[in-house]
Amino acid sequence: MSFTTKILLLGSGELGREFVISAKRLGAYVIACDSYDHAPAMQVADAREVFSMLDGPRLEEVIARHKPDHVVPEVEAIRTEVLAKLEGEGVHIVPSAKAAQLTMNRDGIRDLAARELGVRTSTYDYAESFEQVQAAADKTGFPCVIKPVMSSSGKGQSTVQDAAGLETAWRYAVDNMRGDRARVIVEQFVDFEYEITLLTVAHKGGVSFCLPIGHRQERGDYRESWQPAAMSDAAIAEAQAMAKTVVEALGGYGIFGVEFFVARDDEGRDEVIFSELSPRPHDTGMVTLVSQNLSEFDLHARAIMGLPVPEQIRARPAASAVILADRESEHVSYAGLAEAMADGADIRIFGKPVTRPWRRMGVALATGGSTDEARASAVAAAGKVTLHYD
Ligand SMILES: Nc1ncnc2c1ncn2[C@@H]1O[C@H](COP(=O)(O)OP(=O)(O)OP(=O)(O)O)[C@@H](O)[C@H]1O
Ligand SMILES: NCC(=O)N[C@@H]1O[C@H](COP(=O)([O-])[O-])[C@@H](O)[C@H]1O
Ligand SMILES: [Mg+2]
Repeated sequence: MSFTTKILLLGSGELGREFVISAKRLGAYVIACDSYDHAPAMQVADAREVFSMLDGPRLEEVIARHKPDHVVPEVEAIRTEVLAKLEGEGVHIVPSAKAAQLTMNRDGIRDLAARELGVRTSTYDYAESFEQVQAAADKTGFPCVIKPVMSSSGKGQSTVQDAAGLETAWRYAVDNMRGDRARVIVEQFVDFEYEITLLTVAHKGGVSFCLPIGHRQERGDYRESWQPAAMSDAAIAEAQAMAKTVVEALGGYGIFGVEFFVARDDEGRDEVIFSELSPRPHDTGMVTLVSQNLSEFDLHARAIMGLPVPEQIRARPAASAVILADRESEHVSYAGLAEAMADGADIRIFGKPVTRPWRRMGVALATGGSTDEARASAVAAAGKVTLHYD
């Protein structure tokens, strides 16, 4: 066998799949892991392993058996204590075991940013019982947002308008959390003007930034994203400085999706508020598949492999819009691809073997003369793809 490097990917969803394609273009051998078989990244990888990455001994055994040059986390359901131990024994964890550990749970990254690094965030507190939820909401006021500390893509998240809604939100968070720790974050609701993802690449030559990506979320999950997001130079500079501070504190090389809210203060000035970050490609960053000459997946692969990353990463106006399932099924097929592509948009179907209500099954990508044009085009294309369940 001949390859440039060996990568073990922990998580094999749509983001992992594009990463595998980028890494394989650079000659990597990739083993894709996830808790279910035929996951999107497994379909394009050299080898696969199906097991729960929350199972510490299993995770350790798989890493020991494959002896990868790089272990690349892709999801937020990994026993990260194992990664920390293995890093101590010389295994390269991307971007670093500290980053994987602190971002696996919301409390780790939030405390690092707000308490240790002094980065501006919304007011928040944690709770492990309904009584603690009430105490935390006294601190944040209403509306507030309640989320399990271990979850992603909006799972278990709800916005609470008044004290009467707290118990339902607490139960919903506990019932929909990942992992085994009943702990939630209660956050002040930020009445933002817009929100962005700032893709930040830490690499051998320093730190580079992509142009900000705007996005629209529903039920805590992304529906549309576009790049470049209209944002003042001052707000971009502030977001970049905050991103650099947090990313450097986490350490290691790779791409980070740093999420910010931009609100207006009482004097009408932009106020940039750090929300959270992923130490890996970000779902809203799928737009870079068509906006940038190097996508977020290419940049991640380059940074990990110690290859050059440009200082300036340009982008043409582009947008993405998601294609979601609406029910449970093990037999899904797709129609309307030709219609969706007729006006120049592109479609990615992830090939997930099973559907669930709201599960992301594909994405439409489009460019345009402006981001508004690209958004309209991506949304129209996504709407033409239909899922058939039988
Ligand atoms: N405090 C808040 N105030 C206002 N809106 C919020 C707040 N927290 C979250 N949201 C909204 O919910 C979305 C999802 O929240 P968040 O990013 O914390 O969840 P997530 O489950 O980690 O999502 P993902 O994994 O997709 O990034 C945000 O992008 C934002 O639109
Ligand atoms: N916001 C995080 C995110 O978008 N993660 C992406 O979704 C996959 C899980 O999808 P699934 O829940 O449909 O299996 C993950 O594997 C990753 O690619
Ligand atoms: Mg988020």
